[in-house]
Order: sequence, then structure tokens, then C-alpha cells
Amino acid sequence: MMKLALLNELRDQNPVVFNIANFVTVQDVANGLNALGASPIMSAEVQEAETMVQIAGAVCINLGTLTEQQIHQMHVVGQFANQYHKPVVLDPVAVGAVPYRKAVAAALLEAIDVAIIRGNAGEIAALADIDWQAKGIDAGKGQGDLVEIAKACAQKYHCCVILSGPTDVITDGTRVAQVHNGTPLFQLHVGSGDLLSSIVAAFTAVNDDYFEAAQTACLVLAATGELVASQLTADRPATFAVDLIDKLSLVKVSEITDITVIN
Ligand SMILES: Nc1ncnc2c1ncn2[C@@H]1O[C@H](COP(=O)(O)OP(=O)(O)O)[C@@H](O)[C@H]1O
Ligand SMILES: Cc1ncsc1CCOP(=O)(O)O
Ligand SMILES: [Mg+2]
Repeated sequence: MMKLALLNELRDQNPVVFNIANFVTVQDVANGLNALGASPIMSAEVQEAETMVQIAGAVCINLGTLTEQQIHQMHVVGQFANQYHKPVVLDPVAVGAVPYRKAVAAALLEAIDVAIIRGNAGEIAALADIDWQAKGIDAGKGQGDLVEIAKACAQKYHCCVILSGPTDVITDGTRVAQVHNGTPLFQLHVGSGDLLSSIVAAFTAVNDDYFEAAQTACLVLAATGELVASQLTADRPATFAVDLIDKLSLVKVSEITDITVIN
């Protein structure tokens, strides 16, 4: 069930979201979370992993620019997150294009209980072992039914899955919700997916029904982007990115409710 009141809850609670981020989009993610009403913190040092997890309401692990040292940190952080009952969101960047990354993600998913996996079609299909032609960090092309792919991934890893794209498919392996809001401008801005994953983590920090938290996060970002795009006179990816940060801090529940397209 969609619960947009969670946006106000998030702003009241201002949860700390601990991100193992990539070096490409880290600032967008920090500013986007901050604007929305969460409190981002990034760390790459394994020595402070336990404290970071303790002070956080949720953890987002992004594989974007992984190194061996960081993979070790991801395992340590994930284990502390499970120990302290903090939800983990995994963003499996480019696992559909790079087999090494798929192996890293599979090992993490074996070792750690993850609340939500958030990826594009190419990434989620790869994790579900379904044939798809992913392209770098992008979804690429494939034939399959996106709902069935997302469900297969959720069933395989016993967690919620968000398969994002023009329509976001959200599933716990049985129940399915789809958010149809958004704008193609998201695809012209590198980091839209990373921001979504961290926003998903922020909502899991304030709501322990992860299927519900995932839906709200997808709708809030997609609808906010759609509102921003409706004010632009041409496709301006850079302006879109800046205006998106502004709108994430200004957007009201009523504005999102007015344009919500979900089933
Ligand atoms: N063509 C599109 N139309 C509407 N929204 C989109 C479109 N493509 C992506 N989005 C939105 O962009 C965000 C990032 O998703 P996505 O592009 O799938 O991630 P990634 O950047 O990891 O590939 C999501 O909120 C998704 O709903
Ligand atoms: C370009 C790039 N290279 C490694 S991570 C990254 C950013 C991925 O961002 P997103 O998946 O959110 O578009
Ligand atoms: Mg991505």
C-alpha cells in the first residue's frame, strides 16, 4: 500500500543514511538525500564500520566504483547492519555488463541479509540469471517481462526488489506494485539510479515494511522529477539535476498525490 505520509515522517525523523557510495555520483546522492530530509553520511574506512552502522537508520551499498578494499568494507558493514538490525539496500551497478561485479554481488547477497535490491532491468535480470543485453551502467535491451524478472530476483534472494526504468516495478516476490510517474530526463543524468537507491534506504529507516517503503521512495523521486520536467522548456539535463535537488526539498505530499500513477 502506498503511504505518502512517510515523506513527512522522514522529514520529521531526519534519519542518518550511511552510504558506501561510488566516486562518480557521491555529491548528487549526498545533496539529494539532504534536500529530501534525510541525513547522509559517506564512509570508505572499514575501521569505522561498526560506528557508522550504529549511528545510521539504514545502509545503502553501491557497487559503482568498487575496489577489493571496498568489497571487504561492504562485507563488514553488511554484517554489522544485520547484527544491529539496520536495513541494507544494495545497488548492483553494472552487474549485467561485468561478470566480476555479478560475482561480487552474488557473494554479498550470500553473506548478508539485504532488505531491498534496486537496479535497472539489465542489473536485475543478471542477478536473476535471465538473459538480457545490459550496456555498461544502463539497462540495455531485452525481451523478458519486467514483472516476472523482478519477481524471480526477489524470490531468488528472499528480499524486495525494485526494477527501475520508465516504469518502476516493486515486488517482494509475490506482491507487485508499479509506479508509472517519471521523466526521460532521469536517463540523461548519471546518478539518478544511485540517488533512488539511497532514497529507498532513507524510507526503510522510517518504515520497517520494506515493500511499502520501496513504493513510497520510487513514487517520491519519480513524481518530483516529473514536476521539475514539467517546468522546463527543453530537455536540459544539467538544469534538471539542479532543479531536482531544489524540488526534493520543497515538494509537498499533496503535489505528489495529485499526479500519482501507480497500480
Ligand atoms: N524513461 C524514463 N521515464 C521515466 N522515468 C525514468 C525513465 N528512466 C528512468 N526513470 C527513473 O529514473 C530513476 C533511475 O532509474 P534507472 O534509470 O532505471 O536507474 P539507473 O540510473 O541505475 O540505470 C528512477 O526513479 C526511474 O523511475
Ligand atoms: C558512470 C558510473 N561508472 C561507475 S558508477 C557510475 C555511476 C552510475 O550511476 P547510475 O547508475 O545512478 O546512473
Ligand atoms: Mg545504476
